[in-house]
Amino acid sequence: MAAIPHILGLDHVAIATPNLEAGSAPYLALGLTPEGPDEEVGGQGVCVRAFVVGETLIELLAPTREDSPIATFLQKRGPGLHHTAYRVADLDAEISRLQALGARFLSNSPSPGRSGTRVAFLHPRWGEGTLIELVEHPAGRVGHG
Ligand SMILES: CC[C@@H](C(=O)O)C(=O)SCCNC(=O)CCNC(=O)[C@H](O)C(C)(C)COP(=O)(O)OP(=O)(O)OC[C@H]1O[C@@H](n2cnc3c(N)ncnc32)[C@H](O)[C@@H]1OP(=O)(O)O
Ligand SMILES: [Co+2]
Repeated sequence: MAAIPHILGLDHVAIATPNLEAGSAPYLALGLTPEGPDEEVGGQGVCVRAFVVGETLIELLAPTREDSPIATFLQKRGPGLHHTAYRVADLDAEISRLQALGARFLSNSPSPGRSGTRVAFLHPRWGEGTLIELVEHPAGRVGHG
């Protein structure tokens, strides 16, 4: 039996923006379509608009409160690339596996993400200058939508 790969695919690329309407302009001009209605993820203090690109998404993230990670990022760095997110089958198993390799997660337990997902973030210093997210979709859901 073939081994299950650790990473199933590139789930999304996230862009921080102060404003979803202004931030959408380049992606609409490229001809991309939002996957569904905007979604607020309260635990992260963000509102998300997701554009479909083949098997992955471009997620625009706008802060909904001043102490959200996106508000802090915008203050320090301005709008732009915020993180890349990789899809995994079993998030708890991946956290344990990577921690055993010395990986530095921002939290020991997953958080709720967009669309019923569970997510966990690796520190940007561990990511050699990029913030990396792991995403587990609800059981049985294979693609976006
Ligand atoms: C939509 C919901 C969900 C989904 O379903 O996909 C999401 O994606 S939510 C996305 C928003 N949530 C998060 O990002 C949660 C995790 N993030 C955090 O906890 C913080 O943002 C952070 C990563 C700990 C950074 O916070 P900060 O206050 O800037 O901490 P530090 O000052 O300690 O920063 C350390 C170091 O890292 C640099 N940095 C910060 N953010 C990024 C980034 N996005 N990409 C690359 N580098 C980043 C920061 O500038 C510091 O650099 P140095 O000063 O050079 O050490
Ligand atoms: Co994300």
